[in-house]
Amino acid sequence: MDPIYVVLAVLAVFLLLGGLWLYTRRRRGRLSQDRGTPSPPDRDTAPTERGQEPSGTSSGQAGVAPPVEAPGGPGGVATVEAPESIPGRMQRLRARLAGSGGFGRAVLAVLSRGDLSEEDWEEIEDTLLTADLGLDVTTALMEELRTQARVLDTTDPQAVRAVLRDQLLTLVDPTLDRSLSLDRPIPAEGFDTSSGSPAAAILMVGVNGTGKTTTCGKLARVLVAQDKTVVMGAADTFRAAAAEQLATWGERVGVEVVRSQREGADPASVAFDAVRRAAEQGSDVVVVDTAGRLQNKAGLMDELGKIKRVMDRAAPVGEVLLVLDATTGQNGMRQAQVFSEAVGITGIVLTKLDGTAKGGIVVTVQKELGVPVKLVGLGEGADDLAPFDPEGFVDALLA
Ligand SMILES: Nc1nc2c(ncn2[C@@H]2O[C@H](COP(=O)(O)OP(=O)(O)OP(=O)(O)O)[C@@H](O)[C@H]2O)c(=O)[nH]1
Repeated sequence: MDPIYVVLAVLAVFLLLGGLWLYTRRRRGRLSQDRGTPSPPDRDTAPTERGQEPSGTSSGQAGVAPPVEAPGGPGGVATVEAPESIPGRMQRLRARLAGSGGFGRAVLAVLSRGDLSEEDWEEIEDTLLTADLGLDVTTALMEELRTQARVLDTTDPQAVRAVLRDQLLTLVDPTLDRSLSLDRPIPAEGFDTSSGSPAAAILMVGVNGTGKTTTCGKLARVLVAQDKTVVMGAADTFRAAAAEQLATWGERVGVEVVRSQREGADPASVAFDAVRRAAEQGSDVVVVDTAGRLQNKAGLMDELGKIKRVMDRAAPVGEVLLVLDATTGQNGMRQAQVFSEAVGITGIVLTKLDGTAKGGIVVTVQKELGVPVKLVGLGEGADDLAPFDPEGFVDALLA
């Protein structure tokens, strides 16, 4: 055979085999895509899509459950929890408050006996005093109840309940403005706004162990659920673990935490860094945690005063929230007075109401300090903080 025909035949066989090989490769690729196996281009685009998810520090959308980049932790991925909605949270808290045994129920039980003896009235008085209503409030309330009992048929449980509910609600005072001041403030003169306008500032104060750090975390979570962007400042530099605790909250909630790496750093400077960071980020709110203990009380008050003054240099601090442990009763009241004189508080956060039947502290603290209870803590859980709702509170006391 002519050698040219041999070469052509060999070439034809090669071409045929090559074509067959290409056909099988393409077919296999299509099949694997149909079965959902990611093809190489899919893998390339995945990180870009993840990068477009809201970052924990800036968007903080309610209901965002998928893992996002851990704020402040380059490369670290934290799972940001989705906070409970405000109505759901309040309903659950109300049920818990009712479950912890309000003093109203005990008073109601005695009042409903009808034809009350002096002993019955004493029992009511004791209950009110034990509930931390204080002597003045208790005396006034007793007088009012005795008057009402004379005109009412106290064996009618509904009528008695209505009278007591009315009295308690008046004491708790539903007319007080309990909203948090979260409007963007007017920058202070001299504050450089070229890199951003200051955020609404919340300063958390109170003695150690009352729940300040926990409340900062829970509050950030509430704000995130309201679509606010938040930065937290760990100005409790007295206790190293406090900054760590706040950083953990930050990761859970998807909020950046500004802290000093140096133990015993100047808390006022950490607070100002947090304020500046929030301005740079264009955040809505900056929440600053402070220490509750120093070598002496005067030192602590000086420090808190300085923190507030330094924060005011960016814009006036909108809220100074005093965190009070509801279980500490009258002792807590004395502490409250000292803080109030040092930093001028704008609202009270009453924590650990779940662990006490002494709800009367709400009335006493408002009366003594002249500022409303704005938030209540009813447990150690992340969603156990809610706006204080006077009607819900009184109903829970009587439930
Ligand atoms: N039962 C209950 N426990 C609470 C509540 N709020 C805070 N706690 C707990 O109280 C303890 C103290 O809370 P922290 O937030 O560390 O208190 P702190 O005021 O920051 O303390 P210092 O940093 O020492 O000043 C923690 O175990 C919290 O879980 C609440 O509403 N109910």
